[in-house]
Amino acid sequence: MPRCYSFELWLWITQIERKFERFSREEDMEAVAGSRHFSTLSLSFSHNRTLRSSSATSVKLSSPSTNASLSSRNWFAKEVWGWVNSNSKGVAARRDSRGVVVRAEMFGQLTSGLETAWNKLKGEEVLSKENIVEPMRDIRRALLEADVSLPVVRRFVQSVSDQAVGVGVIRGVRPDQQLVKIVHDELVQLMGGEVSELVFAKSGPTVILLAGLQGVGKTTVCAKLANYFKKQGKSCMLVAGDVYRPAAIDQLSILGKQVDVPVYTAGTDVKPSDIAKQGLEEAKKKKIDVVIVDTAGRLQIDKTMMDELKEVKRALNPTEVLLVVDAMTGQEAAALVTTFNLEIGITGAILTKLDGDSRGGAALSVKEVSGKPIKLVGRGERMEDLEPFYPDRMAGRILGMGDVLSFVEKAQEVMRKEDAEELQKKIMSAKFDFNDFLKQTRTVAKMGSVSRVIGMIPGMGKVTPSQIRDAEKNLQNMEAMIEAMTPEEREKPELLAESPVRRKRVALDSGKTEQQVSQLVAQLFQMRVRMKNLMGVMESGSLPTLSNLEEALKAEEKAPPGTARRRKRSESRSVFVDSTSGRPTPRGFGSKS
Ligand SMILES: Nc1nc2c(ncn2[C@@H]2O[C@H](COP(=O)(O)OP(=O)(O)OP(=O)(O)O)[C@@H](O)[C@H]2O)c(=O)[nH]1
Repeated sequence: MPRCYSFELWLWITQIERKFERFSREEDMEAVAGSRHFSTLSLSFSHNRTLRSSSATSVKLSSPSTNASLSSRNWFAKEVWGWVNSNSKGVAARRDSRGVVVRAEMFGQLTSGLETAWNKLKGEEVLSKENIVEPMRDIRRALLEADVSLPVVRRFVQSVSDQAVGVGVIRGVRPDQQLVKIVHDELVQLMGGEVSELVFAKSGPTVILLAGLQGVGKTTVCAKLANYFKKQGKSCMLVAGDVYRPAAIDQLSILGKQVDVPVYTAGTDVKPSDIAKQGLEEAKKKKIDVVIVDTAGRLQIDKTMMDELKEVKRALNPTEVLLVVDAMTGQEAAALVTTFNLEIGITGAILTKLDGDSRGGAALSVKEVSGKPIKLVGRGERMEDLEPFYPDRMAGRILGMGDVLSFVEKAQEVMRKEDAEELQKKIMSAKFDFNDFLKQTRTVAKMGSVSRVIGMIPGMGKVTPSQIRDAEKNLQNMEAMIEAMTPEEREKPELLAESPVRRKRVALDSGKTEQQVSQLVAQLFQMRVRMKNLMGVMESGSLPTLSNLEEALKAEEKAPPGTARRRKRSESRSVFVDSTSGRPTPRGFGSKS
């Protein structure tokens, strides 16, 4: 992984954020994101990279009624699309040792399965009953392999086929793109269409009762939810109602401390329904806005569990009853939601572990099978890793388009505007130092794991899991070396560039080699030049691409052993001359230290 990876990411985030800021009203942004216009543009990118000039045609075709009022929004969509377009070099996949297609993205197998379907339509003039037979077979296969339930697949395929045959010729839009669009819209419908918001009580505390089988992530979700509400300015209280696993009470108390919300516990000798009642009373006294009640899980559904849940539900009269299900269980999750709904009556589901090796069956089947919406999704073990379930964004991800909106929202959560502006000044004057480097690396890290951040970026499917692991390791190594530098060295990287003794000391203190330290220093100077150039491009109004990141990844993979060092040395020398313009090149840097 190129060492400047997170820096480029940072710059890209900053720039995208600024584009968003220009839409002063939030509704504007949502309108852009939600407009068919945007989705057509997004759809176009991965399937026709030469469509850039004809994008306006497809906009008109897809949103005739809104076209006139969208001029400023069009600009935004075009900007994003331009970026997306320049980064998309087709949906990437690699094969593992058994020849199985592997991707870095979520639902990778489903995405490549669907791509096989579009590819069958390349060269066709129009969608017809005959030429969609094969692609529809591929779509069916892809969905079944993703563990979507059979009746759902049948209905889906039928509906897509009907629409595909009736669509006719649309000027400027190829048949494969038309099919992608139909599948996209159908996927959105399948997953519930609109985002299903959590309901809040009109008076008194909002009570959320969580249920689910053992190990699905209930206790973790309790704390994640509290964290989520806290960010919205609501006060929360957790109630430990799992009396069968004493460790669950401790776990909830620890997580409660972590997110800084009170936890009501009454040990394991009190009935769960009584604990729930007492907890609710306590919350009312403290004027808490949201009470979240954890309950016991079982390995499988049994009568005792259901009876107990019914009792707790009666005692609480909750605003929301949410079933927590594990995305890895595929269509089984949908069956569970149905059963729990019939037995106790639920208001929706929370799908956890979407960051794992989920094939997509759960996300695609829950609403259609049970009639109950997925309200939130968990994408990791950290407290921040819980977000609303947006069917359209999920469809975008399944089709390999990334999820720009979630990416920007995450960035906005972790980034301080002043920091970004300060950093930009430093970049423009080629003055950013190791402190800035550390700061921005940590900011990007706050958005989630590297794989998660990359998964949200369209066209980044080329980055394989092993490259991501390498990147994470590299970032750790860099942090260790920077931490071993003195404050003065961090501020003035020239000191290290000029002194082999200093580099040797940093290497010793950080447990890395002198060569690694030299490389890091060289990279900082390289970055100064590259980032300054990049800022120049961005100032002129266009968004930077991350394609050079992918190129660098490929180059690094292909470089024969022993060449990297030599290449880096010569690069670092030339970079020094550029970046320090006027200042003498530090002698001996990169040579024997
Ligand atoms: N990767 C990932 N792990 C998760 C997610 N949510 C929960 N986990 C992990 O799943 C494991 C089980 O989570 P718990 O919250 O203890 O599950 P539970 O449903 O309360 O389990 P019981 O109390 O035994 O019923 C923990 O290691 C969590 O960190 C998620 O969204 N992604």
